[in-house]
Amino acid sequence: MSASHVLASNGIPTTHIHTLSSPKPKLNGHSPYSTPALQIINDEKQFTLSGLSPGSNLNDQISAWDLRDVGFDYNLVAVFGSQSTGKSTLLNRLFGTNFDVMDESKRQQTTKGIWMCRGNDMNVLVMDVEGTDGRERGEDQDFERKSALFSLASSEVLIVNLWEHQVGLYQGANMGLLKTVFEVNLGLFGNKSQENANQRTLLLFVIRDHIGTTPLANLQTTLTADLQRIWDTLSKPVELQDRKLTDYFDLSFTALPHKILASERFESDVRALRGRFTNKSRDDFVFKPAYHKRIPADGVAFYMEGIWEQVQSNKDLDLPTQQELLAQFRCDEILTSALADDPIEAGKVIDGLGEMMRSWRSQALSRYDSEASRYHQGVYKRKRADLAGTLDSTLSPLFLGQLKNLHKAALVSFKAETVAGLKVEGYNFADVVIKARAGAEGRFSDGAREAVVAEGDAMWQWEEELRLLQDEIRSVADQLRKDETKKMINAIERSFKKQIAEPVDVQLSRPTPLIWDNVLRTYTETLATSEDLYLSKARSFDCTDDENDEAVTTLRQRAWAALRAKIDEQTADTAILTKLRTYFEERFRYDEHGVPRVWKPEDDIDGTFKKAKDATLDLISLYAKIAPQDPDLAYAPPEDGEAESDAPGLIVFSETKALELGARFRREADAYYVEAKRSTVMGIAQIPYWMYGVLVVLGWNEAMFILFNPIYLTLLLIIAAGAWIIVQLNLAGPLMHVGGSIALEVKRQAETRLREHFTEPLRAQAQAAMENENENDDNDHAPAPEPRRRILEPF
Ligand SMILES: Nc1nc2c(ncn2[C@@H]2O[C@H](COP(=O)(O)OP(=O)(O)OP(=O)(O)O)[C@@H](O)[C@H]2O)c(=O)[nH]1
Repeated sequence: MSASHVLASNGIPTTHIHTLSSPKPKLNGHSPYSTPALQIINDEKQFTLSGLSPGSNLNDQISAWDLRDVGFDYNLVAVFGSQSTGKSTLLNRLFGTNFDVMDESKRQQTTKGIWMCRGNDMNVLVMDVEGTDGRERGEDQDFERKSALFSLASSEVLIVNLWEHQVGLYQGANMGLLKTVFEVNLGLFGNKSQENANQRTLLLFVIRDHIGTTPLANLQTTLTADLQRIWDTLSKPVELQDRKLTDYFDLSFTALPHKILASERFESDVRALRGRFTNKSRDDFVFKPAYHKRIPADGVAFYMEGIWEQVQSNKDLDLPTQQELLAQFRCDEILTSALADDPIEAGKVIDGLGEMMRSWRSQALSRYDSEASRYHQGVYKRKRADLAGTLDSTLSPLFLGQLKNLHKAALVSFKAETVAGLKVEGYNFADVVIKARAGAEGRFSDGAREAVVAEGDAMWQWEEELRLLQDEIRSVADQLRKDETKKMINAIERSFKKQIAEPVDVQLSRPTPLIWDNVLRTYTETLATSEDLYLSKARSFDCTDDENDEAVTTLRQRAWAALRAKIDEQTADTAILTKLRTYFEERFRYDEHGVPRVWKPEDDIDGTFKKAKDATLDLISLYAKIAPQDPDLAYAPPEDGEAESDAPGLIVFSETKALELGARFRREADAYYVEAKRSTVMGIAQIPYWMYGVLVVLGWNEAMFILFNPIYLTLLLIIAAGAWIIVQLNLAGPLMHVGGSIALEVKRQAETRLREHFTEPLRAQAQAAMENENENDDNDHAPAPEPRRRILEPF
């Protein structure tokens, strides 16, 4: 194939060399060269729809290709790839087209602009696109971006042609270009209408000169990952943020061996690939209905011209974005590496984060400036603002994270400082809190101010966070104050208990009519001191009046509860019975001088007993209710709030309890009574003197009998003589002593026997009488005279 672009004097290529040799294209021919190629976009970036000679514009050419009336029954395929990668060669083989192929010996760019040809014997419009990184165009990448975008937007299948060794290279594999193209494509044509919702484009990657050492699957993985990464980093329009690569593109991969080194396999593989374009019944047939643009064939020319206009007028493509991409790419890299170890997530405050972020930002921007400022000023500025926005939105989460961590740290340090301050002897709560608060808020503000990247921007505000912190500090301080107040009240309560314990004990065990006056006086005085103590301490706590009122009320309630506990302890059953017994004993068993009484029969046991018992029973009602005699001391227990005389808080024990105590006491008192009575019986139990007279009278006969009986008389005389001798020998003393002892012992034994015999029935009887009396609750305890009679009876 020879060089084919013959330029007219106006610089527009007039026709293809083959059309020169065959002016009227052969419409349905089967020869590979039967359909001439048309340059639809020349290298001056003009679309060849109008203003060209008849037969040389796309509209006419479509008619000439016999496609005008096919409606939707046609397909559009384009190729994309670096220059001289065998694109034209591939297309010619796949579609039987006759695009120019580079002359091997010259090695120069052949395809300029965009050419279109009808596939041989198939309703396929094939576009051969000028290779990217066009050497001939030098640094101007404008055309390659536009042509790539144009092919992507207009064709159903885009063949991405690349050498195997280009796979994995960012620039080499045109990834940067693809990114720009994707981005602009999304911006221009991405918003699909309802009916086009499922429409996609197939990207068919053809990997050329595939040696086979790296399996196609691996190459495919690499390419897919690259594309995915490109897609993820696209700056998408807001409404398309969540669109995925697969919403727009299907990916397909194939590889071809070296054309010259493995020419046979190359040819057969290409033939096989061709089958995917021609054989509709194949599963991998590439022209799926979803890819079709739904433009009738007769409108294709206008449609494509429209697309080209949109592409041409698009400002985003004007900028040589490679530099910008590089800048952004670098920014991303810098950011990613800076954020790699996720410093903010760790919940730690990063020292100097603001400084770091400011330098990342200015580095990224200045890199961009240095590389992109040479270009179109408007675009340069717009893109710069975009970049700044991207940088800010990347840095902003770091800033917010830093704020959160500063907040947390400040709160922790506030708590720690306050708690430590409260452990110092003689602390002043308000001072401790104020100092800790100032420290914490100061540290937060300093840290936050440091982290600000751009002063004055709403994105870098931290005052709101400070307010949140202040609120939290306030509530923590409140809680601490409440805890401290509670502790203080507990301490005061403890000391109150200690202070009242002894005086109240003493007062309660000395029953006088003024007992409650004394107890309440002790109570109110101690309570007043405690309240003063609280209020003087609370001053440093900055408590509100309400809180103080509440605390004092609590204190009063606890104090009253403490007093009641003390009173209850002292008036518990055994305690109160002991008190009653003592009181009774003092009156019954001791006289008014405190000397123990020894009852004599003539003593008024009954009267004394009654008096002492009544006085003691009166005590029960005295103890039953806290009722001072002095009305000034009348106390209203805090729970009730009203000074009601019958307030339950003042009742020590109930009426039923009082009755029960009375009964139990009476039983004890009766036992004392019985004991007293018994002691008089012991006094009576001496033998009266007249008994001796009775003895003489009754024993007279027996005495006479002894005197007049010689034996008894002799015995008597012997005893008398013996006695006389004893007296003479002065042995009377010892003998008398021995005899006295014996007599005494005998007497004692006899007495014991007698007492046992006579007093047992008496005791049983007294017991019975006593029980009987308790049942009747008879206060007039009249002792029966019977025991005395019975004691006398045996005598
Ligand atoms: N190694 C190798 N060379 C090829 C292959 N296909 C074509 N060539 C040669 O590569 C050169 C360029 O072929 P073209 O088909 O003109 O390449 P192109 O990509 O269309 O070139 P431009 O249109 O100028 O961008 C020609 O000499 C072809 O013979 C291939 O698969 N492998």
